[in-house]
Amino acid sequence: MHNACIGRGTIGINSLYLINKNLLMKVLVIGAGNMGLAYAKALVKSEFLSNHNLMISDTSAEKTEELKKISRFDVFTNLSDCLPKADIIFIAVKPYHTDELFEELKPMMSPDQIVISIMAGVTIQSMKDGLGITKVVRAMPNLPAQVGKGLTSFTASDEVSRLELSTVENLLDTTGRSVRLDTENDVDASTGISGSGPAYVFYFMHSMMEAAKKMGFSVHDSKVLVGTTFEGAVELFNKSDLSPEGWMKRVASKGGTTRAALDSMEDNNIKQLIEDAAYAAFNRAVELGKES
Ligand SMILES: NC(=O)C1=CN([C@@H]2O[C@H](COP(=O)(O)OP(=O)(O)OC[C@H]3O[C@@H](n4cnc5c(N)ncnc54)[C@H](O)[C@@H]3O)[C@@H](O)[C@H]2O)C=CC1
Ligand SMILES: O=C(O)[C@@H]1CCC=N1
Repeated sequence: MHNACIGRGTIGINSLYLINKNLLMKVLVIGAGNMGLAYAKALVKSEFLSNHNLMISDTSAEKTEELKKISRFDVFTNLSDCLPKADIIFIAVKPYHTDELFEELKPMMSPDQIVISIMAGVTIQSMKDGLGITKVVRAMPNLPAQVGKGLTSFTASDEVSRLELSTVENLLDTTGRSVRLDTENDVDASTGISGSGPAYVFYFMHSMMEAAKKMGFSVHDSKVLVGTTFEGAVELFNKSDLSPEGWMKRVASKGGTTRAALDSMEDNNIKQLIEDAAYAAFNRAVELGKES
């Protein structure tokens, strides 16, 4: 059983103290890729950081030059120019870049700094050892963070105080919702559901678009048919307490077209195959942790 505490991305009265405090702190995002940039953009848009309290760093000169032209935050190529100024550091590079990154960071880290890693599988202990610090948050976001509809699960080392955790939660909630979990194993499990999950949805969408094209629809029309169907179904699901099975029953008439499709899925064991896929991602996250 996974215990979770879900943040809704709203600001309560008790958060006012945190907002004022947050305005004074500096955040550094390392890695300006899909996820790092999603966080950086959400953070500058939020009321939690004032201008120029958000720094971003990437080893790709091409990326940093591009970012300098468009961004409202401070862009760096050298970590030595920004790391010492940061209170909170998001690490958003690929897990296989950790060794070289940690080697560079370790001599510059200070014990007060809080690291939030969004890297799949990289354990809290390996970050404590690799960076020589104790305040570590291990988070697993997902790609809809780019449009403010992300889900970030997270857990933290014991050395992160309750107040610091609230600050972290507020920062994570700028990209959508967050779920605080008890253990790193829970974070690995959530990787198999929400972290990697958007790709499973895209897989399903792709398959439906391929079927639509085979039936003679143009690419444009296939996209509209599939995209609108997903959007509508998700809205129905989110706006009621009805289970997915309940909704399936509302679509399927006895002896009708939907029943034919659902029977075909059952005969082909699609449910089991999706469960296997989610477990494959979960197990891979655990495996990455052993490698880290
Ligand atoms: N893409 C996704 O849907 C999700 C990704 N993640 C995690 O987020 C992390 C980043 O993934 P993406 O954003 O998709 O990767 P990405 O490849 O788009 O971005 C990584 C960025 O890090 C930069 N980088 C590499 N080494 C660096 C260093 N030493 N210093 C500064 N920058 C450096 C690269 O130039 C690149 O711009 C991964 O660890 C992944 O496990 C987590 C949840 C979802
Ligand atoms: O595929 C990956 O490893 C990352 C983690 C979750 C989504 N993307």
